[in-house]
Amino acid sequence: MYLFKQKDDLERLLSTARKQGKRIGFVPTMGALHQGHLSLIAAAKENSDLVVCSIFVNPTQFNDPADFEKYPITIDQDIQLLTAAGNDVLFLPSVQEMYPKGLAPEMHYEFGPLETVLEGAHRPGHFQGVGQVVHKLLSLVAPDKLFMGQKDFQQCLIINRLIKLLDLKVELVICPTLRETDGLAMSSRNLRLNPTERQNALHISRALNYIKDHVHTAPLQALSDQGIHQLTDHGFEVDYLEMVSILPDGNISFPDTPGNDPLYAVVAARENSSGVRLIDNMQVN
Ligand SMILES: Nc1ncnc2c1ncn2[C@@H]1O[C@H](COP(=O)(O)OP(=O)(O)OP(=O)(O)O)[C@@H](O)[C@H]1O
Ligand SMILES: CC(C)(CO)[C@@H](O)C(=O)[O-]
Ligand code: BAL
Repeated sequence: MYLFKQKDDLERLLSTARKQGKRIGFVPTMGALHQGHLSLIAAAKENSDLVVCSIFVNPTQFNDPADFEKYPITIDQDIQLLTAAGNDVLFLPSVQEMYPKGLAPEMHYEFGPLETVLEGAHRPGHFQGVGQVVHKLLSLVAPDKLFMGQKDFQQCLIINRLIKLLDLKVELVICPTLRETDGLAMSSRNLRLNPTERQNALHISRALNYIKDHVHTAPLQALSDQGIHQLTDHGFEVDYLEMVSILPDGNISFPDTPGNDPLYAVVAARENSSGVRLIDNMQVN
């Protein structure tokens, strides 16, 4: 596996690969890799000739400084996992390499109402930060396909919109959420949970499964209220637990009743004893 820390070195290799007609697949991450990330690498390998993974804990998307400071970093293990998974190129830039002009926004992205609901409402500025870094990464890698996880439900919609705003040719491939055997969505932040907190975190996917089991027999509002109660009863602070659909224009709607469109329960909750904020979502109809 090639490991590049400088944009120039990465660009040189990619330019040669493109001249050879290779299709480039790209998997951006923040590291502390788990099987969920590796499933994206596997999907990229199946659908591309050259797979690039980036690991960069992007400071501009963290609204909570403590979350940034405590973000897990396991770079040696990440390199081993990527090598074993047959990843071709790892891009591991510094903050200076990604933001040579400093962290102040260079531009504002017009994401519209998508930016002000759910994650956007609870993490102000988060999606502008995601937009900044993904814009830079896509300009650099210029992949044919971009692989991202459904676990970050709203992020997928934001990136879809970013691709349209910038009129990029890249195809966004959304991959399913990988879960631990007991149902907990794999997440780098799970590493910050001790065994008791890790066990408690299971209540997130339980609440989503409860909603899925009752979606045709109870009003949606009652189900989200029940899900919120289940979580607060187990020591969570719930930022949101909502039932949503995706509108044809890529925005999010909040239906009162299940219709024909896919309906998703989306949740963000802080496990209070650890202070770790986790997100998850599940199609419930
Ligand atoms: N359980 C999972 N299954 C599939 N893809 C995932 C999973 N978790 C994360 N991803 C995807 O991996 C990519 C990189 O995400 P990231 O590095 O932030 O990992 P993460 O586990 O989501 O970390 P955290 O949620 O703690 O920030 C994103 O596209 C994300 O949606
Ligand atoms: C897309 C991303 C790599 C941008 O920093 C990050 O938000 C993530 O890991 O989901
Ligand atoms: N996986 C989304 C990145 C973040 O939480 O900042």
